[in-house]
Amino acid sequence: MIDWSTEWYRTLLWLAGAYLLCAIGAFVLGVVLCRRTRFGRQFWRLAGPYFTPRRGDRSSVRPLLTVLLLLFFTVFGVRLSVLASNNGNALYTALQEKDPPTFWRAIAAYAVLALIAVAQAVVVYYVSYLQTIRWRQWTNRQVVTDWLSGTAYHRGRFIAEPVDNPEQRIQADVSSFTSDTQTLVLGLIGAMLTLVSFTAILWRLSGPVDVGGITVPKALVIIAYAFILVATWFAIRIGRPLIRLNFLAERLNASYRYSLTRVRDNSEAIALYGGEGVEEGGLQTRFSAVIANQWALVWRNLKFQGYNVLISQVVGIIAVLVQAPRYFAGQITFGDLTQSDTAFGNVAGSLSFFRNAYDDFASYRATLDRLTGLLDANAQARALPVPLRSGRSNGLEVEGLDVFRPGGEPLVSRLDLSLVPGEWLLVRGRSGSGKTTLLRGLAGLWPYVRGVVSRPQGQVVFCAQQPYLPLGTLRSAITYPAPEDAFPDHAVRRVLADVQLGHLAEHLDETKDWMTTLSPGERQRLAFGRVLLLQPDLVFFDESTSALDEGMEHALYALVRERLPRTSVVSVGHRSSLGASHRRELVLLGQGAWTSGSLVRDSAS
Ligand SMILES: Nc1ncnc2c1ncn2[C@@H]1O[C@H](COP(=O)(O)OP(=O)(O)OP(=O)(O)O)[C@@H](O)[C@H]1O
Repeated sequence: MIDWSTEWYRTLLWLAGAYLLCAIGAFVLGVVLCRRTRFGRQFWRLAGPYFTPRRGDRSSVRPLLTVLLLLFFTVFGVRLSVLASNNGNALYTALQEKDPPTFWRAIAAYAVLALIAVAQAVVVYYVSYLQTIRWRQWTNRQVVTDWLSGTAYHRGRFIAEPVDNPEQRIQADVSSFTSDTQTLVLGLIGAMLTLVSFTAILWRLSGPVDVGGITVPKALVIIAYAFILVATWFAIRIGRPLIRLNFLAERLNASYRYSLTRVRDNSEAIALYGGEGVEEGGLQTRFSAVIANQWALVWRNLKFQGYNVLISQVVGIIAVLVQAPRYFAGQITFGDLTQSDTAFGNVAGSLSFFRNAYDDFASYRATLDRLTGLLDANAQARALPVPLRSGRSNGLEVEGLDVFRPGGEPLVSRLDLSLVPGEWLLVRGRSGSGKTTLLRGLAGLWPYVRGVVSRPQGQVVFCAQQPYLPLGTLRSAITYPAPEDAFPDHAVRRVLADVQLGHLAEHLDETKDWMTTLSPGERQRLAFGRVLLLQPDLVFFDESTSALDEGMEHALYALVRERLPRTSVVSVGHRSSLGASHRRELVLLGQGAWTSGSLVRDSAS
């Protein structure tokens, strides 16, 4: 029977000792792993700044304190199960000895321990989710910011080995990184502590057993470890292919999901071509790969789970089998017998943690690889060449600019150009001569460039042929990339009317997929409205009036010239009517050659 008058004190001492040991052990092991192993360094790269307290920022201590709190609950949980196991021993021994007072005391202790265990489970659940959610928020912010900075999200496609599915890495991997780290680390500490505590109990309960004429001392402990180690070895062999299959499942599902998204995003074009047959074929091929892998998973899991069930059946009886002769010989009590069973189960459970952790750890390392791979790709994308910038410029200055195709063939060679504020340039050339690529180079998006480009300090706006409209209200679409409340309501309405979209004024605060709702011509007019609102110092129009008639094109350009007299404009377009709106032209002749000249006579006409 547990003597509760002294047990609480012993428990406190045990908690203090075990907690200190675990905290110091985890710290030392953590430092060694973070320095010496690849996965440790990857972990620290992702999580280090979150867990390192910063001077003068009291809230930065919170993550570390929460980890220490969770560690305490883990240690506390192990102590609770040890106490429950000892109390169970007393309870069954009291039953055997028909000792009601001891039995009822054990029942009372059971009730108190159960209540504490429930409270502990609820608090641990809350604190661990609190930590996981906060950590996920922080990591998500870091990864998204890194992906967006220096236009890595776009230029990433030009690096030697572009990463696949960045959206999955950000959405799914960040989440599993934070939750798996917690499960693995606390699980490992809990399993080790359980192993030590319950091995001590097994040690106390076990005695010598004769096996084929040989006396095995402390037989239960030796049999427990031998059995579980052999069982674990087989389980690893049977379960190993699951790691690769699970990894493949994620990749194949992501690819299938992406192909479905493509159909949705391009629904109109597919419907107009009547391309459903081809699309369905493609979707079925991808889906078949998902199913083939799923069957492979089912067959492998069938073996793995069948084996696990077999092992747990054996674990459920082995301790009783080994201890029964000693119980019948009166060497141990009934309580000792049942406690042997639960202690054996605990030792087996904590050892099986290492077996499961082996699989979990493999997918955890894959998560670390995917996340740090994304950060590396972002860094490589940012390191790709951009045109050099020289000093300040009021208009646009270009010196010795070379623009190439990815294969190295020149599109524009040694381009020198100077536009003063308010000057307009039209870029012409046959299709594929490099007009759009030149604009990309000037914007710093195209990495195959050399030379010097100076742009104004103020805002520069690029208007593409198919203007991008963000998800949200029509107001946010017209003010993009400025926030939707950046301009007074009357200014937004006036601009809408100016670009002949006055009929949309009443829908300004409606949230819709405006990208698919508006016609291409309306989107192009909206883009002109944006320019009028943002009043940039320099605008690039890349075939921005291709969906409009010549009258509308002329009116929009005239509006820009009238409202923004200090804004420099570079337009790309094929239409001869564009010459009337511009004073200078640059003609790309192919293979790097170009000429430039004046269009003043055209504009006078
Ligand atoms: N991401 C890319 N990867 C490889 N080649 C590219 C890429 N983008 C453009 N190119 C190539 O660069 C060349 C120039 O393309 P660009 O779009 O600049 O031509 P353009 O003069 O604007 O043509 P158009 O008048 O038809 O719009 C083309 O041969 C094109 O195939």
